[in-house]
Amino acid sequence: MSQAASTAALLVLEDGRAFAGTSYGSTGETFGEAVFTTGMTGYQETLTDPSYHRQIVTQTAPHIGNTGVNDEDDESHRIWVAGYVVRDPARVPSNWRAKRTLDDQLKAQGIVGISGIDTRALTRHLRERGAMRAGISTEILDPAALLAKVLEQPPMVGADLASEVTATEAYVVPAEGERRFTVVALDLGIKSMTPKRMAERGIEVHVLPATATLEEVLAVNPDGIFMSNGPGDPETTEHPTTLLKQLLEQNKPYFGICFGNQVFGRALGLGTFKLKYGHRGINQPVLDRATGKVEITAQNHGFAVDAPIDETVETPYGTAEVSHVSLNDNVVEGLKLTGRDGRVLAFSVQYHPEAAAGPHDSAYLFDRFVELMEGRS
Ligand SMILES: NC(=O)CC[C@H](N)C(=O)O
Repeated sequence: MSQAASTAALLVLEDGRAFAGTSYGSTGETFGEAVFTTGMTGYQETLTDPSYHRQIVTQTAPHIGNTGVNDEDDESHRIWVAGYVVRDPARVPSNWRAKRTLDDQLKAQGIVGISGIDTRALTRHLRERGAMRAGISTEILDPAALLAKVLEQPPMVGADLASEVTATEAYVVPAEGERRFTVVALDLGIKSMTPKRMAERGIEVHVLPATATLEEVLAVNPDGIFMSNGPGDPETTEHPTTLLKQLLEQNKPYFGICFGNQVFGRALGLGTFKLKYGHRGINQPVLDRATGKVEITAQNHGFAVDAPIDETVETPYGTAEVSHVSLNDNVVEGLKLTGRDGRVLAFSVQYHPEAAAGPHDSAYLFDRFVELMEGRS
């Protein structure tokens, strides 16, 4: 593999902090919210997770690209990150499944990145100052000039992005083996592992665009409703929230992941807020408050539900409570709704039971969804 001549690149944060490095992936310029993820593995899944749309992602793991890119692990049909920051890209990838290098994949999809910068210093800066707007350029190498452009970019707060990543046409992921249940999954930025984990349990998954109407959802005659992960500020999710309220009113069992947890919170009348620098990685500890068990989870969120941890909340659909909390910072990591008939009707988690790469401690939640539908069919 020939070593291309290195091109200079510059990363500038909205508070003026600048890092000079080397171009990685495409040349050009890009803007987004600078965030960091601590996953030591799974970069291919990270890059193709639609929840990272409009974010410049820094990998804290220093060596990225070691296993190249394969044809199996993408979480969607393209790379979504707005930009990519890596300390030391692999020069020679090695894996039996690898089809191409990560550098080539980034180039093929026009993703602008930067390498050779001190990602520890960048991460510590983001932890202290919070996630913020940023830009990467191989064209503007003057920090003040690039900063001026960064300051013109829209912030993540108030960003309504689900419509930019959702499927435009409905599609069906068939159940593996015998079909036991039919679920409507509202695609707010769904990752391909999610319908797969449901299909493995005998669920036929009808993935519908984020704009699907109540009539379109009910036309599928679903046993349960699912809402996915996705990018942007949960306060902008007017349509999914209204839709979920209508479905809860009809006693439809519900399971939500990440953005789907935030939409659920909003449907229950709770607020959401932006975390300082979010949770992104694959070793985040979460307490299941019902069992006292600790799960190691994969996470990727910048916002959280604002709910009283030790109190229940009365809602028009029943009684809601916080089911899971983060052991790092007490952030709400799960919600549960007991319906008016005294049985669980709906639940959601802020983290990723479908995680790949990542720990599988919380895969039981898909079984819990099956049990919920069994109990109500
Ligand atoms: N992965 C997700 O669904 C993220 C949800 C939301 N965009 C957040 O950052 O909190």
